[in-house]
Amino acid sequence: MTGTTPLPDVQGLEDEEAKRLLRTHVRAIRAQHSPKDRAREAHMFAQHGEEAVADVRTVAAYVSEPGEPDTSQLLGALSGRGVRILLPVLGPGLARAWAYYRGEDDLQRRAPGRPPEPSGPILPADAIRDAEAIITPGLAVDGLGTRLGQGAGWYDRMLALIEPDVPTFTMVFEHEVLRDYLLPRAEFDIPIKAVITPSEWFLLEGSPINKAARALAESAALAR
Ligand SMILES: Nc1nc2c(c(=O)[nH]1)N(C=O)[C@@H](CNc1ccc(C(=O)N[C@@H](CCC(=O)O)C(=O)O)cc1)CN2
Ligand SMILES: Nc1ncnc2c1ncn2[C@@H]1O[C@H](COP(=O)(O)OP(=O)(O)OP(=O)(O)O)[C@@H](O)[C@H]1O
Repeated sequence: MTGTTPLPDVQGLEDEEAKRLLRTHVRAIRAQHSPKDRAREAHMFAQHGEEAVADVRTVAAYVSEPGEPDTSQLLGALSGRGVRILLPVLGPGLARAWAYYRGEDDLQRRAPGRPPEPSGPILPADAIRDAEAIITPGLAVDGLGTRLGQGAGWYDRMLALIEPDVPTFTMVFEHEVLRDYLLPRAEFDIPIKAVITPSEWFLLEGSPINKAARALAESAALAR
């Protein structure tokens, strides 16, 4: 990432192997994050997340795991404003479903290794079409909107169900916005449109980071 710890060199590796190395790298950095910083940043994520989704009535978001950008404050703030929040529910075999947020106390871990989930009625995968904005978890995102997720392919399948004009966000820490580095992108990887960090939210289209990434993609194509 930018700053102190350079990204691993994934040149010449297969996409899957490159993503695996990158995930290990980001998770190791996240593991060093102090609980105090996390709590402070949860408030900053909430502030920028609220600004980002503006006046939507229904949003899809996620329940953060330790290490991930903390959504607890954002969920509370949005629901306090009356926004309906769809949260992932995993069925058997990682089946993709949703349920509405009913407050923090209602969230429960249904199985080890799976993020906490709401208890309410389970809605099918295509309930995501009710969301006017979608906030995805990510480990990193590049200037073209390519997102590195936890590796389940859960969100790629979900994002394939929505209309192209729905705003999609990824929440990452500052140094996980890759400014001079393009993530491997497979055919099924659907780019996201905007980024939320503790310090800001921004649309990628037309941003300096998007311009830099396009130039990088162009020179990589020419070099081929
Ligand atoms: N906070 C959060 N919620 C999210 C995601 C995410 O990345 N972050 N997802 C993004 O995709 C989906 C859940 N993805 C998952 C993918 C695989 C497993 C899984 O295989 N769990 C194993 C145990 C793994 C372990 O112990 O390390 C299991 O259930 O047996 C769980 C969740 C939806 N919800
Ligand atoms: N639309 C899709 N249809 C079928 N398989 C898919 C689709 N999207 C992803 N996959 C499968 O899921 C696997 C993981 O995908 P990927 O590495 O992009 O996950 P990710 O985006 O990091 O994870 P997540 O979306 O869960 O956060 C891929 O190897 C691929 O086999």
